[in-house]
Amino acid sequence: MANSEFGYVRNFEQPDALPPSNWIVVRIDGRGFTKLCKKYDFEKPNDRRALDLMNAAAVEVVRSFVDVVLAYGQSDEYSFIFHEATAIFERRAAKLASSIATAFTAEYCMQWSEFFPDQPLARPYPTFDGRCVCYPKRKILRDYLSWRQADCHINNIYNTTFWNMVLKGGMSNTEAEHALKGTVSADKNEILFSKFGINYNNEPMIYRKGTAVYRSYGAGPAINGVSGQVKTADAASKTQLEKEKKRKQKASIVVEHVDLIGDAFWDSHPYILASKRGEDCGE
Ligand SMILES: Nc1nc2c(ncn2[C@@H]2O[C@H](COP(=O)(O)OP(=O)(O)OP(=O)(O)O)[C@@H](O)[C@H]2O)c(=O)[nH]1
Ligand SMILES: [Mg+2]
Ligand SMILES: [Mg+2]
Repeated sequence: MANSEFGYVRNFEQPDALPPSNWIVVRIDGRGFTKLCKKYDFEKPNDRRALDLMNAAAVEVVRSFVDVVLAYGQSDEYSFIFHEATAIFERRAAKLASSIATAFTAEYCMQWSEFFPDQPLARPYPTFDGRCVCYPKRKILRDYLSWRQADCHINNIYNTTFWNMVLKGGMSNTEAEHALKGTVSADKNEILFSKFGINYNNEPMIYRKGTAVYRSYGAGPAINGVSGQVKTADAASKTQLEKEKKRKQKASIVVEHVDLIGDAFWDSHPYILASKRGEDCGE
């Protein structure tokens, strides 16, 4: 086929391999979910069923892509973090983004009826776009996750206050929007507490912090690694990589609503961002 007179058209394809030694984040986001949330009457400001469905879909994506070290989700988005040394799909950006977005979309649609038994899915079906971003340092990757989690907090405190003002306070959408203009988090905390008796810090963690999904290895050694062929001087042997892949497939997958901005989570899970076998795990 490659030798036919038509083979030259291949030269029009652009290479899109992402640079080595970078953490790769694939972020997927629901398309037109503002409309979709209205269509299926999602609860405001947070619909627990919708978030649980997002998390269930993310668990299956993490399960099938063993080089994902952590996934973080909130609202209609999820970020899947691939280990900096991953060799999956030769690190091709389009293949990575489209594979994750379609795997997520398939899971979301196939599991829909478990979470919304009374509302059959109808066209246009939910879909998710995907993009890849590379982060060359752990610190920047951590800042990326902090950025998404801070976004979750800012949107959630706004939405919680807004919908309390509208649904319990009897304000119109425009009135609530106007009243919240220029307010900071402390003001919204105060409004929630004084007008609606809500202590924001007691709101469920899933709404305030979003969701992290990662592998847990129980009491065994917590080491990270990658499943593909890694072309570095100290690359593990093929058998070791196969073993590593099997170990990851056996690991349990944790779904947690936890702070990712401070150091506590990372200090207690050093293997998640460990750079190679054995690092940070006392081996
Ligand atoms: N009511 C309700 N709305 C939600 C919930 N989760 C997400 N949303 C809405 O989903 C939308 C997500 O925002 P975006 O991703 O920026 O917007 P979008 O409409 O999906 O548009 P594109 O992503 O650009 O296609 C927002 O309008 C949120 O209010 C929920 O639990 N309940
Ligand atoms: Mg969206
Ligand atoms: Mg979004």
